[in-house]
Amino acid sequence: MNVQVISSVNEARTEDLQHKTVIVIDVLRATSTMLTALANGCRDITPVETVIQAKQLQENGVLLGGERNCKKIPGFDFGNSPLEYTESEVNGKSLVITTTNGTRAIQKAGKASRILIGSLLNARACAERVVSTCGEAVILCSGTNDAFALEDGLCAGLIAQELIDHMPSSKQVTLNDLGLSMLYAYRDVSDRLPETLLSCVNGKRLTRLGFRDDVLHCARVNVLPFAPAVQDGKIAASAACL
Ligand SMILES: O=C(O)[C@H](CS(=O)(=O)O)OP(=O)(O)O
Ligand SMILES: [Mg+2]
Repeated sequence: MNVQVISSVNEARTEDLQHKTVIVIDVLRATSTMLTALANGCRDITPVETVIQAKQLQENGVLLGGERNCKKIPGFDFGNSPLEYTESEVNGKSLVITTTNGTRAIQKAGKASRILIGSLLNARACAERVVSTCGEAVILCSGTNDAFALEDGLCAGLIAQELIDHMPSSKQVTLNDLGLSMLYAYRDVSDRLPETLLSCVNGKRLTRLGFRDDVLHCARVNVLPFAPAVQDGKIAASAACL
C-alpha cells in the first residue's frame, strides 16, 4: 500500500487526495477535540470552515464549538479545548465546529473516497481501518496557518508505524519521503511525547495561553478505539464501524 504524508493543508493538491482514503490529523487540537467529544457521547459533529457557516447551522439544541487565535468564538458554547467537551455537556448532542486549521483540512479532503478523523488518541484504530481497505492512503497533516506542525508530523509517523505493524505480511507499506522522515522522528521521541508536544511551537503557544493540560490530553497514544469517518458532512462515532 502506498501511503503519502502531506505536511499541511496548503501542500495538499486535489489530485493527491481524490479517490483515496485520507486521514486528517490536527493533534493540537481540532481532531483530538472532535474525538474526545465523540468518546463522551456526542451524537454527531459537523465540521465547517467559517464562523458564518457555523452560525447558519445553529438551531435549537445544536452546540457550537471552535476557535480563532486559540480562543473561543464569541457567542459559541465551547472553544477548541478537548477538556470542555465532557460527557455532561455533549452526551446525545449534535455539534457544529470551526477551527483555524483542522476543519479547513477536512473540507480540503472533500474529494477523497473516505475521510477518517485521526490523532494520537486513535492512531491505531485509524491504521486498522486503513489496513482493511484497498487502494492508496494519504495522511493529511493540518499544520498551522499553512505551515508544517511537528505534532501532526509525529502523529503521521505513529500511524505509519501502526500501519507497518498491522499490515499482513503479504502486503508492504510504501511511504513517501516525508512519511519516512516522520516515522523515524516518531520512533526517536516515542518515549517522551508529552515533553515533545510541550516543546513544539503550538504546544508552547497553548501553554502560554493556559492550555497546558490540553496538550497533555492530546499527547496520549491509542486511548480511543474508533476511527470515525466523515459521511454526508458529519462525523459520528457510529460511522467508526462503516
Ligand atoms: O485551537 C487550536 O489549537 C488551533 C489554533 S491555532 O491555529 O494554532 O491558533 O486550531 P486548530 O485548527 O485546532 O489547529
Ligand atoms: Mg493544529
